[in-house]
Amino acid sequence: GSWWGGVQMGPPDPILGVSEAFKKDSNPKKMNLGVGAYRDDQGKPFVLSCVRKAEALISAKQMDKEYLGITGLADFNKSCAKLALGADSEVLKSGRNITVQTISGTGSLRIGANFLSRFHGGPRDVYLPKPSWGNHTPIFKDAGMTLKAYRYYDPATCGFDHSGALEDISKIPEQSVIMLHACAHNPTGVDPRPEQWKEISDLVKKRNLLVFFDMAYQGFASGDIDKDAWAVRYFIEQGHNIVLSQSFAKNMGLYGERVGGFTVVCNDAEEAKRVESQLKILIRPIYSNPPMNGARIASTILNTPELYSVWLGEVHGMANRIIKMREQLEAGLKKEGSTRDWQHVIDQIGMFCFTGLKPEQVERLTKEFSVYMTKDGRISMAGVTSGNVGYLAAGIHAVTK
Ligand SMILES: Cc1ncc(COP(=O)(O)O)c(CN[C@](O)(C(=O)O)[C@@H](O)C(=O)O)c1O
Repeated sequence: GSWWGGVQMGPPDPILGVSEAFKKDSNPKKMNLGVGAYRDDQGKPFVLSCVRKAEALISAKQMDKEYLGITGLADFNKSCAKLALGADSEVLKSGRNITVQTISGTGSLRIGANFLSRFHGGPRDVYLPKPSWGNHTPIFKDAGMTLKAYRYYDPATCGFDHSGALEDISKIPEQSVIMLHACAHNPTGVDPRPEQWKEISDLVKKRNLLVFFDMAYQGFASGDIDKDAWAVRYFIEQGHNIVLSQSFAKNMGLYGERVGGFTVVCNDAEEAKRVESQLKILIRPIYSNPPMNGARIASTILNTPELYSVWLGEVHGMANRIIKMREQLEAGLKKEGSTRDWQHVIDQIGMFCFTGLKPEQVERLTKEFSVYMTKDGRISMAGVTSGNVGYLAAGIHAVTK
């Protein structure tokens, strides 16, 4: 028989599979609110002008195509860490972080998961918020870690379950790993307020937990780079030696260029050197060294003052368009005569709105209105435009009245 007769047909990815179904739908009014990829108000993918300008600068240099080092483009790594930690970061000044270029955020999370699996001396349990980004689970599971959860989202309020989170975190065994979304929580769009972050930090310190921050949306949530990194910087100031994954997929629109970084905050520069040496040993047999193109684009933007300020304006603009769509969707639902409370559509932040729709309502919205979204009721607000927000409001009202 065949080598692979035993290979079963697996299910489509819960998020990426939505786009596949969307493409097959012939309804001209169809809407893809599945994958978290930004679209402009004409519903078109958006390449930032600072990216195009950086590409022109790079191609003019006629650089070679030699291998990067295992840890990637050094200038990118430095500016990636500086963007997250802040220019005046004590960690950067003392050189006690190690930051390596990764294959976007997913690659960063996976390198991080493999590093924890190999070197973390504590329990193998990684506590994810409930719910979390779907891909977190297989990333850590395939790296040999076990997944646990702490309460995070409150379906009753469509908001943050602060007391539930604190209660669960207070029971997490010491030295376990806790995953925190730095901003724009996926899939709920619900972020702790600063004073709630402070309580979480105190409790995490008391429980002596290892913090894994996932920051895939810096600047894309509020439109402000520093505001979106506030929790990461606060935890570090409070003495947490965190590990951090970053992605430039959304905030620079570098989705397919796969640009990301993985940072370990160590006790001192000597420890950072030891960690770096083991990260290189871990990465070398996986993909040896990362692709240069996307990292050169991101590094050029971050290190060329006029491109950096263009970028700040463009990421602010993307965040603003999403915020406007939230307001128009909530207003549209009111106009449709919905008597439900849709305040959470406005209160939530970042790429996603956790609508609160039940799976059967999601099913109807897809069948009757060709609106595609994930079964958990998450919609990517980036797929909403001033041209289709009214249609979306009518559809949501029809399935929720
Ligand atoms: C919290 C979080 N962390 C990491 C990533 C990884 O992103 P990348 O590897 O492209 O840098 C995503 C992207 N999640 C999605 O936006 C989403 O949830 O739709 C989408 O890109 C995905 O791959 O699922 C994310 O939402």
